[in-house]
Amino acid sequence: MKTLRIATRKSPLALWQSEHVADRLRATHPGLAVELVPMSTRGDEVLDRSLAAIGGKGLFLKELELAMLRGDADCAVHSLKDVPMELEPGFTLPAILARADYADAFVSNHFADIAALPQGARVGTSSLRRQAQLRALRPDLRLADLRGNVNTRLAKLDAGEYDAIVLACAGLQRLGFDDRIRDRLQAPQWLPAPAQGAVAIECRDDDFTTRELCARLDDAPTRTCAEAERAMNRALHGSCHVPVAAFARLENGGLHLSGLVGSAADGVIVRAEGEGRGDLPEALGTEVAAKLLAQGAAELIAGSH
Ligand SMILES: NCc1[nH]cc(CCC(=O)O)c1CC(=O)O
Repeated sequence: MKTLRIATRKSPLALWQSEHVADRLRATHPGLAVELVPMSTRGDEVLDRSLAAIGGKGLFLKELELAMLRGDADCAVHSLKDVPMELEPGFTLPAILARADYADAFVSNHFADIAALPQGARVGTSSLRRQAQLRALRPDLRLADLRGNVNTRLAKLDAGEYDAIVLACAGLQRLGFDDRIRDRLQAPQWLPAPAQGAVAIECRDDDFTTRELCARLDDAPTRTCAEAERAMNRALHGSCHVPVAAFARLENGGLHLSGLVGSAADGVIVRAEGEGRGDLPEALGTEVAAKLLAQGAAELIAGSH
């Protein structure tokens, strides 16, 4: 292979992640040329309607997958939490990179944490998962939609549109905004999106050259945890625009998974946990999903659409 071409979205975070993968590939395979192919996706262009209304988060992948099918790119780099639970047939994830900070961040110019927010404070987030957890802690808050890339969201906070916003720590850290993190919202009390903080490479199933080159960047513990979290999410519904949160960790060879499903409308939350074998992450994900379903998770998810 002369040059490995990485299809990427054009947001600052997507470009950072793709540059990071390119650097890692160059370091791992001396002599390999790697270049980015930045592309617009429908998910980036349509900002006036909700993601769910225009077909869900898979929209961010579609154009990149078409580029790989046309032969204009060899692979694509994604935040794994934005990758649908069922990959498009014909595609695979040859590498899931070591997870960065998994936690959500509380970001505010005036308040130190959620508890410090005044009665009725305005908090920006379009994530149903974040809204449900905020409602559960503070039913008095006024939750407001907040879309756009990380830089846009920070600009809206600074313009005074919100008292606080919630973002992923990983995205803030990658873009050099560590100092904006006022509080890390940590497990097991506050749970992230399944696979939050992990970057994945996608390529065609039948492209063995690319699969082999990328597989060297795979981090087995991160893949195990992400598989448990994603299996839980898959067993619950299949989409990613629902109030579902999950966090897995490996401890002494065992795998631990915490999950929750909530309602953004009224802050009702059900939680479940499980312990399983590190070599059977999907079984653990399915088991924790079954515990959530037994507590009414399906009704909460159905009520969120
Ligand atoms: N939904 C957008 C998105 N996808 C991945 C990240 C952050 C990086 C990561 O979680 O890996 C973000 C921004 C955010 O949620 O604040």
